[in-house]
Amino acid sequence: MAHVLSLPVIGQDIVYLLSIVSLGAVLVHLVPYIIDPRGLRAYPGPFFAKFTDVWLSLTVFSNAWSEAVEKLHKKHGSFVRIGPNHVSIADPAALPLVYGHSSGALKAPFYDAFVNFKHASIFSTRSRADHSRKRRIESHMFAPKSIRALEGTTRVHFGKFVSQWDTLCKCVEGSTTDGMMGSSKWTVKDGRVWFNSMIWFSFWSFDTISDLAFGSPFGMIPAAKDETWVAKYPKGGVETFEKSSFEMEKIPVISVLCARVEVGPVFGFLPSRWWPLAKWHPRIREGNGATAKLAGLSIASVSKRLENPEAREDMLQKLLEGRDEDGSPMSPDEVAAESLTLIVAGADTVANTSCAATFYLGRHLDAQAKLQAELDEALIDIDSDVAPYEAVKDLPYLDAVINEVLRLHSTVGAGLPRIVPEGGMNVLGQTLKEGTWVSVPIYNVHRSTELWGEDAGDFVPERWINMEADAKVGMMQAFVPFSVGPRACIGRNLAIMQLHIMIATIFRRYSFVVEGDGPLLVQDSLVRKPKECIIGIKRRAF
Ligand code: HEM
Repeated sequence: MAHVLSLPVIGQDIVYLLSIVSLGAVLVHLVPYIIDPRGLRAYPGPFFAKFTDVWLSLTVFSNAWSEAVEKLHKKHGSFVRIGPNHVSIADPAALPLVYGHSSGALKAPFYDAFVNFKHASIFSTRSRADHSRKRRIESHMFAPKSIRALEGTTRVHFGKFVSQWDTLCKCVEGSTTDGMMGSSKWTVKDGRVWFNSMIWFSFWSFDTISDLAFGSPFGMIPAAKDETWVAKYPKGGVETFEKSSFEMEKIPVISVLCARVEVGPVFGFLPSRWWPLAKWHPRIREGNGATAKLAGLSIASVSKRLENPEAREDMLQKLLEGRDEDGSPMSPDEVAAESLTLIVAGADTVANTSCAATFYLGRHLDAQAKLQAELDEALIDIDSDVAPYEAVKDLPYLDAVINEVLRLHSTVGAGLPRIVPEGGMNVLGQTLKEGTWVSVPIYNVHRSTELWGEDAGDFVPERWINMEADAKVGMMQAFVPFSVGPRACIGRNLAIMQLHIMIATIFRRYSFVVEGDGPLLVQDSLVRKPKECIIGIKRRAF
């Protein structure tokens, strides 16, 4: 104390100020904990999570979201407090209660962090009425019949994809043992060509979805490069799509999207008073900068498409033709928001799942051989480099492989936060009060040993074939890669078609092995994105 008193007056002021700020910060977190307005004190969880959402935000920032929550549930059981006002429930019986049509729980303010335009998108809107309106306009784009009509367009990109991989396979015959194809580094070893498959699945899925949504692909497969032209996002939102009103720039769209996807959930949980501090971190700054770049991507793609009067009936056309109940069309800003969502939600998820499939099948050569035997038989009379969907859509082992990859990898593995509605909610005997955030972590539910057995953490496609009828009911209820209820994935039919064609095509054509024996390292955020997956491939004789 004597030391403080001896400070110059200005120094004392700073000490007092810091003491008051520290006291204030402690009280802001301590008082709600003591008052406990929602009765959450009894739930176990990490110490800091009881006082502040910074704990969850930092967990997400350190790329450990799904796995960290899984560890907590293993330690504490089904109910864990992962924020001062957030309860995670690792029990499949909670899924319909939290996400189902009659749940009444809406998306939590977490989703505000994913709004890129003045308008929220079908994914980020929290309003029930706004969501129903958008879903009504967009649902026919994704109906099974509409999706089947898109197969012809998607086949072009599968064709370009295998043509590039065929070229890579020919490197084995040359005298050079390493090189680059665009930005993809390859090496030759043990009669195979080795490269990172993740970037190739991204090139393919971005080209496909941009072609489906905007009538022209970004052109990443032929260039083997993560690069496309975007508009510089105009301050104040999008009023028009006239190309002449925008300045254009070239960006690595996959990396930009990755940076954005990484910071979105961090801000989704971080209390706003921490935002100015968080923005000093280089990764956060990069992710924030990505928001405007992605918005520019959507604007550029829409304006390019609108310049083409001959364009075929694509998804964008359906968005432009969509009308409210009073007959009004979507504004340019809203169309831009929806088109960007199609790209963000539709490209990365399918690419990540395809990459995970090559990882697991490249590791489990017995499963790969079974799949190849099934594909050889089913495609024996097909004279095409790309498997037709009709020929592969009902193959039992292929279905089992796809389900097992979706289960084990859990492309979206996080607990998607919802808010308990007015009147509260009773979940498995626990009463949660109105306003509490609640989530059911998909990754946990997909790996529960009670449901899936002791080998829940292993890749076993046979579990989908040898299922007992009783066990099947429970397993299907706990299998939710696309979530459930009114906010479940609208693109599921497209994703399933893409995955069937991709996995059938490449596993018929090539033999795969995966480098090393470590696990698949992922950026474990809202989407679980493999960081890289080095594979060695060679052409099969068939
Ligand atoms: C393997 C691939 C995919 C997986 C695992 C997946 C998973 C999911 C999940 C779990 C949700 C719920 C998100 C939440 O509640 O926060 C979701 C929503 C959504 N997905 Fe997918 N998805 C995939 C592919 C696609 C594709 C191909 C598209 C479209 C081109 C798409 C478009 C959307 C949209 C627009 C939403 C928001 C729906 C709404 O709120 O009404 N997804 N997806």
